[in-house]
Amino acid sequence: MKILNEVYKVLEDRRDNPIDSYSSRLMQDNGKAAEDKILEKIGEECAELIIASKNNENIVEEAADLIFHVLVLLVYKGIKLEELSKEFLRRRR
Ligand SMILES: N=c1c2ncn([C@@H]3O[C@H](COP(=O)(O)OP(=O)(O)OP(=O)(O)O)[C@@H](O)[C@H]3O)c2ncn1[C@@H]1O[C@H](COP(=O)(O)O)[C@@H](O)[C@H]1O
Repeated sequence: MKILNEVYKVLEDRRDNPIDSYSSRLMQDNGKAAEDKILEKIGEECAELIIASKNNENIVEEAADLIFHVLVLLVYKGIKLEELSKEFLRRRR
């Protein structure tokens, strides 16, 4: 999806040229280690998606929140989106 690439690029910029924004703050160590904050959010968003599915509401929104935070983790870890694409291609049957 083109939009995922676009958001990924914005996130790389937020990591490398921090501004006062949600994703920049998440990727910066401040009080709490950045990685811990990101992983905590992924845990929360997983739980929110599970609840959304069980209640059959807001599934798209919660899935987007989870995928967004996974993207933040990949950017933080310096893993390129192409690596994810390659992995999916490798698995394709
Ligand atoms: N796609 C998203 C996106 N999806 C979700 N979110 C944020 O992820 C957070 C989700 O957390 P929650 O649902 O728990 O809501 P919350 O209670 O507000 O969050 P917390 O108080 O727990 O941190 C919200 O603050 C959302 O705004 C996003 N924030 C940004 N983006 C994209 O990322 C780019 C960079 O964003 P910023 O640098 O943060 O502006 C933007 O251009 C957007 O395209």
